[in-house]
Amino acid sequence: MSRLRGGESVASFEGSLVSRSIPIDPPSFQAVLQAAPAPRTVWAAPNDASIESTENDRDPTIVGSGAAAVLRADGPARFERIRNQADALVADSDTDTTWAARPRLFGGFAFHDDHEPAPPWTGFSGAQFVLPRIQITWGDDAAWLTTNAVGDAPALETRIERAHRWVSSLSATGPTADPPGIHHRERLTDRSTWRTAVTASIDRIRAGELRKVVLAQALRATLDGELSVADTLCRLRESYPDCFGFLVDATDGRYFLGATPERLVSLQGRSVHTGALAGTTGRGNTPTEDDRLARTLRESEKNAHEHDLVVNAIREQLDPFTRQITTGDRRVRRLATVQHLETPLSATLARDEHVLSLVEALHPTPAVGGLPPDRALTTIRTTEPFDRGWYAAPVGWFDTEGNGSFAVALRSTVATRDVATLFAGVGIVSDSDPDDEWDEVQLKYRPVLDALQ
Ligand SMILES: C=C(O[C@H]1C=CC=C(C(=O)O)[C@@H]1O)C(=O)O
Repeated sequence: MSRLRGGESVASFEGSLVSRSIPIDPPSFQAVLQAAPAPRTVWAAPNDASIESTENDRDPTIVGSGAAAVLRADGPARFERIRNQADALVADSDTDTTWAARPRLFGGFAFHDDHEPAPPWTGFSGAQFVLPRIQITWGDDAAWLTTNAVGDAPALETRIERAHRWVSSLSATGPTADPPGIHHRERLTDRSTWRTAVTASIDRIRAGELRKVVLAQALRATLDGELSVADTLCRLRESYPDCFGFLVDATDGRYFLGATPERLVSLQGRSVHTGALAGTTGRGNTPTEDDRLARTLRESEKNAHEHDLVVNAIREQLDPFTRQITTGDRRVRRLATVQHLETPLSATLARDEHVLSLVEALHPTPAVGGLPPDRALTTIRTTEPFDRGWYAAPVGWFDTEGNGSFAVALRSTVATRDVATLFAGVGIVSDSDPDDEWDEVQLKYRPVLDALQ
């Protein structure tokens, strides 16, 4: 239940955040997710040693259940408004938690400043963050149970005992239903409209009006059976263990979930990790073919250009905040269905900042928007025949001190129990080919489609 009163930018809470935590035997992720009362939130950290992190900032996997507070905001100032509400909530907070189990707010933002919560995005504000009543956190080899409340410390002691009994009673593995199956697919962008749109963007890039734009498609899948959010996320996590799994519950039977390979930014103290992910090829049927495709990707001038624009833009966007930025080596990131060019970047902040300031500065990177940003965003708005909603926008968490971790919500779907709408996009540069880009979009639908059928 939200304790938020008044307008969205005038946050006022009946008390401050209180939080208690205890170590627990690690329960089954799937069993917790299956049984947790709504609204549920999930942040499943990549299980990938190649993702840079320091000892302390290894991102944990967390399932949240219920809402001790909900923050919402709309419009271009939504980042700042969430920040103001969160500051009011955490002022004078009382927590006894360890670092890993600390209370976090989970949520994200709409892609466009002027987002309207119309179908399929009904219930999704311009920004929404939830402080869960119960948080289960899985670290490398330990787990914690955290209970959060606003201003009600005594009740927490009883609640944590009750929650502990509940978690301990869950069976080791949750039930796994078959995927729901898909009985009808409807493209919201047809092939000839796509060709026309991509060709028009290429013409504008060649005329010097744009440098890059990322255009997306949407696909509406009507499901055969009922969607199980828990099973779908578990399947995604199994196939994409080195991606960020996420779930946002709009609380009216609509969910936004996915497994994205793209980190937007993580901040711990003054240490920043981010990265550029742009430039794509498929997977081969054999290791030799895989390597050949990876080599062609690495050597492609078109992909190098598409990628470099992202690296340079991230460096520029971070520059005002940082003392020093390090650009790592470009590499090929191999996922189950595609291979991407990836460059890790790390930085040290010049002064203390809230992660939301970095999120606001970086969103949208040219991996999902384009350059120059304003023209690219207008092109996206006027070209795409659907609302991106939260697709390609920041999702993640922040804590009471302004640390946090955010990903770019790709390879995702907004779903009800019987319809899933999928989104996928591609970077268009001067020598893009509309048909190749069409094929690349289809590859990027695969993670969610495979988890649904
Ligand atoms: C916009 C998407 O991917 C971005 C991230 C990686 C590679 C991309 C590309 O090669 O076009 C895109 O920039 C998407 O998956 O919907």
